[in-house]
Amino acid sequence: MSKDKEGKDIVTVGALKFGFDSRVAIDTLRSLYLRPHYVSTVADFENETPKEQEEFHSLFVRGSATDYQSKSIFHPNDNSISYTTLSRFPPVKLLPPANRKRVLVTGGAGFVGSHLVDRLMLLGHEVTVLDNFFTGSKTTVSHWVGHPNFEMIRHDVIEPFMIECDQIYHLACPASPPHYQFNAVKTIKTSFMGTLNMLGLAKRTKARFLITSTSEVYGDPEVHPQPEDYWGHVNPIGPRACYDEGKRVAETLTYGFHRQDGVDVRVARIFNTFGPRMNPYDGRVVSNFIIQALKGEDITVYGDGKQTRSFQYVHDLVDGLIYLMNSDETRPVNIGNGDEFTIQQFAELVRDLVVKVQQEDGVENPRRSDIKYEPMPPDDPQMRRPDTTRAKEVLGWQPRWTVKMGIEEMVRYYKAKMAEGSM
Ligand SMILES: O=c1ccn([C@@H]2O[C@H](COP(=O)(O)OP(=O)(O)O[C@H]3OC[C@@H](O)[C@H](O)[C@H]3O)[C@@H](O)[C@H]2O)c(=O)[nH]1
Repeated sequence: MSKDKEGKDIVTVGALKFGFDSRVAIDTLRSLYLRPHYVSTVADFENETPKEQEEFHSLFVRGSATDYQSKSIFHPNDNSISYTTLSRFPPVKLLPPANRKRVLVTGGAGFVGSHLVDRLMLLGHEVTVLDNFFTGSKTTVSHWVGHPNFEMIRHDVIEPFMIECDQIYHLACPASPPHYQFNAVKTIKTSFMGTLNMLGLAKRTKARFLITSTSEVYGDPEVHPQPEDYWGHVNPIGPRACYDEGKRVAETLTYGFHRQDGVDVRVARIFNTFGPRMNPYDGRVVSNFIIQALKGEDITVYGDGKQTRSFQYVHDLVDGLIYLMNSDETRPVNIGNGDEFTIQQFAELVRDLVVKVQQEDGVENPRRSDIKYEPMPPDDPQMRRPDTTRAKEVLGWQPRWTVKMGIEEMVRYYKAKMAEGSM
């Protein structure tokens, strides 16, 4: 059982706010991301009769913990997987048509997008995911494929897209510094043209439009913590500019459509976020450190480790995005957790928590990683912490998850991925 920052048990996430009920049991969500994607079996499985195979499969689809588990089977002898569809979908809320929204989630197969999709699906809405799968992956939402309320479309938002919908969550854009710098021109095209296309869609359909902007619009900040009315300190020609300036121009476009065309807009500025389904090769600090510690490799701290970041768990972020979408607030709103660490402290914390989880899971003498120092990437912000006064006042939102609780859950997620051989 997880405890929130006040020591109360976390049983559900979400809330009934602004006429929109976003409450979901945390155990239901966990069953979607902590389940293995496939199940390994004995090497001579092929020699069993179809009936024996069916009985074996059925072991994995009964019982509360594995209710919605895939029946796909891993064949270690020839390193292949036989995929099947889910035998049952998790129950979704039955909403009256007037309350059921048609929601478009761009980037819905990404790390944050997939958690938002889980929530909206369980809440009973009709969800369409648009993703080009550059950093997202079909496996993050594959448990919904075939559900009548769900649609997944491979599409790049830099091309126009037409659909009828009531709400658009526009998340599509690589978010990890190594990924967004991999093809800087494509990143800025995604931010500019992708947002232009989705705003055009919102204008035509009169859908409410929420863009996920970023704390990176504040650049290397000279104000600490960062409130929404701080204009930022961004190097417009540096290696991070494709993302920072891309998101800044995306915000400018959003308010342009709002003022000129009356598009109903919401702007979330997301601070560093972590959680299960973060791609293990994402390259951001939380996934890097956990995987290095789990493998017993050295933990790579860039620079002297004195730079700071503040980390929020993904369920808090999804709460914030849903509250913002359904509120009346059209100004930008910071969504982040104020728990600030130096990267050196964070490396030590992750190392300790990985050792703790390993010991709890019966691993004797797990290796304690060393810390090694690597060069600081150019323009890396020296400090970052959100001022979340506005989110508290206008959304009644505050982070509930402690960093420690979130890291432990993420360690268990990566451990499960490693055990099933998919990482
Ligand atoms: O292995 C690593 C990775 C990262 N780091 C450091 O850890 C800090 C955090 O780095 P990350 O790559 O996780 O993320 P950053 O804070 O630089 O950027 C993030 O900001 C907010 C979001 O919008 C984006 O997800 C991302 O751009 C940086 O100071 C980085 O230099 C390490 O010390 N070691």
